[in-house]
Amino acid sequence: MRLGGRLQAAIEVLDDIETRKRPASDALKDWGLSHRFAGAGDRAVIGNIVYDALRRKLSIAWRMDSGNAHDIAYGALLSDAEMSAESIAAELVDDKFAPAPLDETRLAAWESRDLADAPSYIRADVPEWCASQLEALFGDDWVREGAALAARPPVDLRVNTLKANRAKVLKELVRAGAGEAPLLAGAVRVPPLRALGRHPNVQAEPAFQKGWFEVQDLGSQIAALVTAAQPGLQVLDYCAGAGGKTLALAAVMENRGQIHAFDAEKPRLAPIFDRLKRAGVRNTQVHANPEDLVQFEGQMDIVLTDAPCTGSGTWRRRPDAKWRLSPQQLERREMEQREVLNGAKRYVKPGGCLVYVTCSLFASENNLQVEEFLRENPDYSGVDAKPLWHAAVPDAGDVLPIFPSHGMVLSPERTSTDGFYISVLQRNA
Ligand SMILES: C[S@@+](CC[C@H](N)C(=O)[O-])C[C@H]1O[C@@H](n2cnc3c(N)ncnc32)[C@H](O)[C@@H]1O
Repeated sequence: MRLGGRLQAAIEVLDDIETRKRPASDALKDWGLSHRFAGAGDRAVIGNIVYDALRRKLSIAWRMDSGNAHDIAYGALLSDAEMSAESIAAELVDDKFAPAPLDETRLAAWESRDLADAPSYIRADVPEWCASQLEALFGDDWVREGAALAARPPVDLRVNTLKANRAKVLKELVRAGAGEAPLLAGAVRVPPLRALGRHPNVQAEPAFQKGWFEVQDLGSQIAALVTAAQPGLQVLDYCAGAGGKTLALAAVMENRGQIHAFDAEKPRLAPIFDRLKRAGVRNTQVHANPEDLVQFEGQMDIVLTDAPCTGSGTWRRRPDAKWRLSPQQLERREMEQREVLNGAKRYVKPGGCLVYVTCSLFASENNLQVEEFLRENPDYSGVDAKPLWHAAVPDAGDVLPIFPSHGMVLSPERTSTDGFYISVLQRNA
């Protein structure tokens, strides 16, 4: 397919997402199924245009003075795809599958409008109702933080130290564009795509099949380190899901001590068994039944609660979720977070720690949630987050997360990670 056909496909997918309010991945998959002639390269470019357009939906629409799928898809080519109006026009000449060209008035708007004049939520590319949440966490920096959430993300890999080291993984993945990640001495990063490029499918690599690495954002890797899990400890991963953090904990614990991985939704645990096997993890028991946990009450050195959340910290990777999120969903997530914290606290031993993590950048899911927990649970105290950061990320140099009233906030802008909140609460001895 030439660029015209790919652009037309992206417009159709964007239309489908908008009209049926469905996830981008579903709409792209359906398009692929009904256009089987399209190759992997075509799908990658179509996906890039769709995701770029969704990440910057408001700012592109504002500059174009139009928010329809056709115009924001063109806007995506003009921004993240680094094309000029002339180069797009030249590529579309004689392409019978190309969409209608961009209207002159749209192009004139694009060229004359300055985003600096737009309202702040548009510059931040976030739903207007979310502005106050980001402002509560980031203060005056919130627009920059929002805008950074609208940029293309890298692909981060956690080297599985149970089986490999960074040099070994890099040797295998150098052709895929992998290099050393910032912040963590052991981590690997494939930088964000440029223009109409395509990310390698690192999970198809033999090194992945051998369990040498996992795809895991640097922020998530740091969250596992901030728990201060050590070989020999007893750890409960209370919201283990597919096991991303469980695997990271097992590696820092060098397969010694014991991890109990639990999730209230049994089907979510399904992928964990193969992942544990591939990674060579031997110190983890998986529990799908809450009654299994009774024996651990008051026994755990560390209880990790990687709580359900809006995922606002991962909007770079799932920009469609940004526009589907509603205040009602946020309220539901906050309720679930309270349930998780109150369910998990009973397993912490005196002197042990409850670690609360979200991949959200909303104050009400993060430090405000912790403030409420500490008010209601005087047997817990918040642990100062700064020393925890320095201990977990000793090579961070000047890079610092935000330290709100409790815990720490990682973000694309501050720490070049996804957005994460991590807070350690100690049960009084
Ligand atoms: C953010 S996800 C976990 C991701 C996982 N830790 C990882 O690193 O791959 C949150 C998980 O919390 C689980 N969950 C929600 N409510 C829960 C509860 N009350 N008790 C335990 N788990 C719960 C969800 O089923 C979901 O799998």
